[in-house]
Parts: sequence; C-alpha cells; structure tokens
Amino acid sequence: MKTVKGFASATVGNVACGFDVLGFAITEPGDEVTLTLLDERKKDCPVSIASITGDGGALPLDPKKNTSSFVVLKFLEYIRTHKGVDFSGHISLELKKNLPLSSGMGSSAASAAAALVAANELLGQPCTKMELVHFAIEGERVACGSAHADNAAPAILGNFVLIRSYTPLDLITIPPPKDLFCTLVHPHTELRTSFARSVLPRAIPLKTAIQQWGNVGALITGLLTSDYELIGRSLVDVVAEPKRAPLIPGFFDVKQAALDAGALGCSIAGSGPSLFAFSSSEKTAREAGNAMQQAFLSPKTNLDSDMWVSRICSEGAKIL
Ligand SMILES: Nc1ncnc2c1ncn2[C@@H]1O[C@H](COP(=O)(O)OP(=O)(O)OP(=O)(O)O)[C@@H](O)[C@H]1O
Ligand SMILES: N[C@@H](CCO)C(=O)O
Repeated sequence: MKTVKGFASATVGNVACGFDVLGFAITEPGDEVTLTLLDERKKDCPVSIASITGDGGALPLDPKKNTSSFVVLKFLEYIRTHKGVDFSGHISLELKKNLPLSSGMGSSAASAAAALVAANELLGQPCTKMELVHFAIEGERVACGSAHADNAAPAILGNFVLIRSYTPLDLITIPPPKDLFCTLVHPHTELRTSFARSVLPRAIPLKTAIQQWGNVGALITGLLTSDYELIGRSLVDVVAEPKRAPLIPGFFDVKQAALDAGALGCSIAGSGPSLFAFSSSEKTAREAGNAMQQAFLSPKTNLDSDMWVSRICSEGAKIL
C-alpha cells in the first residue's frame, strides 16, 4: 500500500489590477491531501474520499463535487487518453483543510493543487506541473462555476503567474523581488466567489480599461525590476474593487490602515473578504497586518481576523 502526501499553499488572485490574469502563492497556510493507492477498485469510481478534517463538515464527500478528488479524476482520465496509463486500482483520499472556505485565499485551488501533485507522484510522475495546472483550473469550475486560473496556476507553480491567454493556456511565471513581503488578513466572514463575481459589470468603459491595463503592465515591470515604489503605485483596481468593496465590512478603513502603516499597496485578495498588502520589509509587513487587524476590530465592523506575513512562495505545490 503506497501513500503520498501533497501540500499546496494559499494564493492571492488578481493582485489588484490583474483580474483573472495575475496571482501569486504565499508559503503558508495551506491544505494537505494524503492519497493511498489500493489494489482493488471500490465501486465504479476510481477515487473516494475517506475523510475531511478542518472544514466543520461543510465540504462535499462526493468525489465529483470536492475539488481535491474531482481534479484527480480529471488527471486519471488524461493519463489514460494521453499517456497510455490505464489505472485499474483505487485511490483513497484524505483532505486536511487548513484554509478557510470562501476566504479569497484560494482555498478550493489549494485542495486541488495538493491532490494533483500527490496523484502525480503516486503514479510515477506522468505529468509536468504545467500539465497539472489544466486540471486544477477545472477544479475551480466545480468550486465556483468559473474556470479562472489566477489561484490554481500559482498554487501549483508558485511565484507570480501571469495568464497571457486562456485559450490556449499560456502562463508566464514571474519570480518575486527579493524583499517583497505579503500581509494577508482574513476577517472572520465568508464571501462566495460565485457571488463576488456576479456583482461585476459585464462590460467596462474604454477609459476604465486603459487605466487597468496601464497598471497591469506597470505592476509586471515593477516585479521584474524590483521597483518597489512602482509596484506600490500600480496596485490600483478600477474594475473589481469598486464593486466588491461594499461586500467587505470596513474595507476602506482596513486598506487605509495598511497604507498608513507603510505598506506599498493594499487591495482585495482574490474575490475577498481577505485583504492583502505588499511591503518591502518583514517589519513593515507585520506592522501593516497589526494595523489592518485593529481596523477590522473597530466598533463599526467588530470583526476578528487572522493574519499571515509571508514571502512569495517560489516552490509551488509539493510532496511532504
Ligand atoms: N476542497 C475544497 N476546498 C474548498 N472549497 C471547496 C472544495 N471542494 C469544493 N469546494 C466548494 O467551493 C466553494 C468555495 O470556493 P470559493 O471559490 O468560494 O472559495 P475560495 O477558494 O476560498 O475563494 P477564492 O477563489 O476567492 O480565493 C464552496 O462552495 C465549497 O463547497
Ligand atoms: N480572479 C478571481 C479570483 C478568486 O479568488 C476573482 O476575482 O473572482
């Protein structure tokens, strides 16, 4: 009986201006998926979920509905049709859910990415990490109805990932500047990605688009040249943030608290309700996080929160 444990960390989608085209991974927290290879197939499905812990009973045990098992099913189908690997055994899956659900921290993608690296290892690495990204993206469709890649791709590949094109998928990995630190603050409230997407406009004025793609280009330049000041002034989102900010209690106060504490910039993490901030030192990143948590605790919002300070993860999903 062979057992493999995979790990994938939280990710931040959009990075302010890069709606659905830019995301990055942090080093912790993350989800863990343990896969055990059994000789005999149970029922007619090659994957079953033996246990899920840390989700308070919220997540589906149906292998076609949980992102972790769903993506393994897609992976098995792919290696049968494209790699000639006809898997006749059974995979039993245990999910240790460390990321909060509907948090904006790429929770559904982390489960999928951890399961995929474990499945790939279990079956002798038939796929590259780049191939695994395709299945992880399909997992996002199961989670929220939209196959966006800005959590799934960095969850597998690490670093910043820019999605130049979805069809065909063209991903560009961007290593982080040396002294860039991320503060992630998760207020204790949920916001479903599917709902946060439903409030967005279907079309945007050309003037708005011009502002947005100017910032995306500048942010990428800032990352590639380690120009922290440029990174900070490019963290501007005129498309999603104005529509989603009202869904996050105290958003503007929390963002201002981060900036006042010296952060380079601050915006919604993915679809929220978490916020992320960038700083050019760990000390400032911690001070920004403390200030953001205090702002969430103000009488107006009175929300407890969790905070993580991390460098950008350059490793991606891994075997533990
Ligand atoms: N393994 C899983 N982990 C988390 N959510 C899952 C998982 N499998 C299925 N889901 C479903 O996905 C939904 C949560 O996804 P959602 O995209 O809202 O959260 P998120 O991943 O934290 O957000 P974001 O993509 O904004 O970072 C829930 O409805 C949940 O039932
Ligand atoms: N790009 C996605 C990320 C979800 O975490 C969105 O903003 O809906």
